[in-house]
Amino acid sequence: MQFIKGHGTGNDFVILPDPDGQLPLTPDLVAALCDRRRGIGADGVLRVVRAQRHPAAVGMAASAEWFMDYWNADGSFAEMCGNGVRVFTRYLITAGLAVPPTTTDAGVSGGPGVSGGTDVSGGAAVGGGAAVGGGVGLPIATRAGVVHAVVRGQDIAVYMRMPRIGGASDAVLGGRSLPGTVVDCGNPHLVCVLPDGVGLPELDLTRMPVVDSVVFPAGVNVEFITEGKPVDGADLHVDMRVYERGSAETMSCGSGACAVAAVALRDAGLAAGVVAVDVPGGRLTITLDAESCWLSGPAVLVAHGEVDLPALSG
Ligand SMILES: N[C@@H](CCC[C@H](N)C(=O)O)C(=O)O
Repeated sequence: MQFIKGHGTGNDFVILPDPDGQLPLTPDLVAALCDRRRGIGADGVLRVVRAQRHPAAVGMAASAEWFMDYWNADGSFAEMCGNGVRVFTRYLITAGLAVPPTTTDAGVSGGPGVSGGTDVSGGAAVGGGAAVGGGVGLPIATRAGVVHAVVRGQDIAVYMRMPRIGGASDAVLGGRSLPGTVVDCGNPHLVCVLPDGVGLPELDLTRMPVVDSVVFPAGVNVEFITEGKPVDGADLHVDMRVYERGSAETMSCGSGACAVAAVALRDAGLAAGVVAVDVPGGRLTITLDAESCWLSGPAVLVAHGEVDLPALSG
């Protein structure tokens, strides 16, 4: 079985090209592939399959040729993976399977967030204000709907679903209760701003924080962040660590960074802005206004090869 390995700010994926949807992918096989000692090692698997050929995506086939069939490292599905979409797009480009527009193409130039600037006037041209993107950019089907990707220099930017801020809920970590905000990005998030005196490096994320299972019946990704501060080149800067549902602590989470940006802007009293989110694996830039959410950052392919399936399961 052919595979490619890639990452976006250290959030790493095994990519499995399967255009016709013929791979017998199972939770056990995904977990074995993602095993960092006995397998290839990754936070998740991205199966590359034509939307037409996958039951979960056939309804989106008129809008998107390709479906990102995302699985967490433990073999569970997730609705959305922002870094996954960016790495998936990098693969499609490299394999010659798609040609997404660059930010210098008509209609995308100066698009919100992609430039990292504050010009959001391209919003209508790029996204049209729809919840999940509106037509310019390479459409990618996900379990949370169709999103759109564009190339910006070395980076890939995705027009994501709008983060929806919900109520309050706590995460308990090492016996300490940390207040957080529920955010829906297609997948569930809980964003906790650390109180004064608690530093990100001291958090023990070797275990899942305890969360309210009534609020999160299907589990949740928990982001811990510093308070947003103004910074050169963006309206706000935050540092973030994340414990992901199905993958444990990862170096980065794109949908999590969008959730974080929404909370940081709200807490700063800003209706819109550019938020630089530093994760252990690098920097993601999120540009958010009332109608659009762009996630931008590097996406890199680092290896390719053949998986020996009998050895993997042996
Ligand atoms: N790292 C991803 C999110 C992957 C899915 C998540 N673990 C979940 O179960 O919702 C990202 O970049 O968004």
